[in-house]
Amino acid sequence: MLSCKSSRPPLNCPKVVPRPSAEVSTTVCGSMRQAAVRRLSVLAASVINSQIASVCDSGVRRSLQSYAQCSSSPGNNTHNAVTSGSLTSSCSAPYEFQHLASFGTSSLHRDLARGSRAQFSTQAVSTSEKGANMAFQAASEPDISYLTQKEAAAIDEELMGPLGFSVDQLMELAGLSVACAIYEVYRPSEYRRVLVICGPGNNGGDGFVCARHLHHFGYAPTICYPKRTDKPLYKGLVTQLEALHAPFVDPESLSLPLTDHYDVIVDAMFGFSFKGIPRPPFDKIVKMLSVGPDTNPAETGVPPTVSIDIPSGWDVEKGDVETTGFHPPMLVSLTAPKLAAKFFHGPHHFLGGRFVPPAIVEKFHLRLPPFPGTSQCVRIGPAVLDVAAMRLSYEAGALDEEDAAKDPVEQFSRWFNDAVAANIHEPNGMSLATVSADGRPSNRFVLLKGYDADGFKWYTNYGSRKGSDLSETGRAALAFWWPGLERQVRIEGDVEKLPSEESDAYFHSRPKGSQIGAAASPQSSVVPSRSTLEDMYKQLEAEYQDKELPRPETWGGFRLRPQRIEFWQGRPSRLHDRLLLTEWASVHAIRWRVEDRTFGTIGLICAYRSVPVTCEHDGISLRVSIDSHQGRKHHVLNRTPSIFLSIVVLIGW
Ligand SMILES: NC(=O)C1=CN([C@@H]2O[C@H](COP(=O)(O)OP(=O)(O)OC[C@H]3O[C@@H](n4cnc5c(N)ncnc54)[C@H](OP(=O)(O)O)[C@@H]3O)[C@@H](O)[C@H]2O)[C@@H](O)CC1
Ligand SMILES: [K+]
Repeated sequence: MLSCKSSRPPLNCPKVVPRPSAEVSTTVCGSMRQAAVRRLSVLAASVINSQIASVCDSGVRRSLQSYAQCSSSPGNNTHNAVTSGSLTSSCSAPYEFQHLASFGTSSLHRDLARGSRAQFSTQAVSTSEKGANMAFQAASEPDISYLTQKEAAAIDEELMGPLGFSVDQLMELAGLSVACAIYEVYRPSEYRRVLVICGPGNNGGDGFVCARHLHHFGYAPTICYPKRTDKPLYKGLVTQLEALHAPFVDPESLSLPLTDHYDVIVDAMFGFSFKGIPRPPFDKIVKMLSVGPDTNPAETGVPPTVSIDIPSGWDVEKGDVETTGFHPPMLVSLTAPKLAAKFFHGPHHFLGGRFVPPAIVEKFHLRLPPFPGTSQCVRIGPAVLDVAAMRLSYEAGALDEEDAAKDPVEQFSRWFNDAVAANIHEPNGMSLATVSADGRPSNRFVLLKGYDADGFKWYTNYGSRKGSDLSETGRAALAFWWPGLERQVRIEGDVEKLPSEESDAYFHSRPKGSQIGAAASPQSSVVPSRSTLEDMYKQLEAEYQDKELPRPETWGGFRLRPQRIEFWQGRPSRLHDRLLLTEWASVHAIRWRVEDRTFGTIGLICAYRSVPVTCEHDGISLRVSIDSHQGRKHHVLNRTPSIFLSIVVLIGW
């Protein structure tokens, strides 16, 4: 029996949909797989931590931990190197274990592999949840310092005094970081209506700035500002929000259930200057919001609340000493967490305010986690790993056969350019799946280095595992994942080595350091130590200081000539768009045809279950008409008889 007991359920409990019987076998496999995946992820976290600890100094360790924690892009090489290395080391059979040293070209990978070897025996016996969870906590909790109320005020003065910052400048960055953190947890697709409650001080100012950015991120903010001030900075912030048509509401108009009008609340009432107990009208508001972090908004009528810097009403150093009972699920600490944050046990704790200069860090002995990339916020405190609850609604676009290019390479080119324009991290990162002659598949990320009508190219060490797989079988599959665009491209085909002139040309276009690295690195073989590699590097560097380094014969390019290309665009409710193009040879030329233009299987089942579907077939093609919320859509599927039959069976189910 399904129930609606999640901590953040939709406002109206959805109708219980019976699980399709056709999914039974998948579900059984799924639960086994989930259990395995759960073990894999906790073990991986444990190994990441210990491996990193064993090979890196503390600075690198912190960066890597934070990077592994914060990065979700499959194209992110460091993340993948660390994660994939750990997964294999902790969970695979000894056969896999022997191949640990083959993870990558960099020496760091080798060191990690060596670390995992030492780790393996320990891991093999410590698979209990407890041990794994402890390991995960250790990996997640950065070494961080907390501020007293006095220190927080002193930093404020220092920043806006000798260090030359203005209050509006800091407030802008602080408010932006809060909006960014909210976007990480509560996406506008589900949490669009935001109530921002602003107090009389700078914490309230952060709330206004946050509300403005939330508007531009796709939310609909409403402001409650009970105690106005005439200061020009605040008047300007109010005017800016009025110009965006953000409604302002009186505190008296707020009543339970707040969930009728709002999906998330931002508490910007008081920050680090708060003292005593909240005075009217804030006392009633704090009382109204006083629910625990794990309560169900549908039951309490209180949407999840995000507190800026400190949960309002809490003592800045001692936490909820007045027992307000206000325990929000999310806190965004600014500059550095205040002592009260030690008493915050909600699932989402972030640090924002990416403006702290080294002078402040030194003077106040701050220990802060690094912000990843260009991010304005960083998660601190252990992340909540409810993997089963991790899902996004895909709403970035649609893929219509009519709009797609007839030539798949042209279509790939369009999407690749979109990925570049969308600033996707390493848009040319692609997973390369190979299989050995005895049928063992393996997968890793590499960089696409060119594509045209003849195929997709990359370069590697011919002696690596992928290199030998490709030489043995001549087949591979590529997959690109562009998260911001919610798009995936899968390409399958035959693989051949590039002509040596082409590999030469690319090799010599690389930076000299990379050339030497390729020549010095005997990939997929165990090296005695890092210094062996470094010595080899130095030797080659000296030898070829003034002359061209010849391309090693063991290094070069591959080209995959595509036979099947599938373009996948995520859509809401898992009714994804897929366009599969397969190659067929006519008398005159290789041509491409649309093989399939349909939803994913589950999507088709859902479509069948929830909306009218009609089918007509003539033995060659199947015309499926589906009423979706965007109108009636027709899909023509050209199939081989067996697949065609299974689709008819599926529709008839
Ligand atoms: N680097 C930084 O440091 C940065 C800090 N920033 C932000 O500034 C925040 C600190 O701002 P802040 O100093 O203006 O004080 P804040 O906490 O907003 O409230 C003070 C107001 O609350 C009131 N009040 C107090 N007690 C009360 C009670 N019991 N009951 C009712 N009211 C009470 C008091 O009113 P009064 O007593 O004057 O009537 C006063 O007006 C900080 O937390 C962070 O968010 C960022 O913007 C930029 C970078
Ligand atoms: K607050």
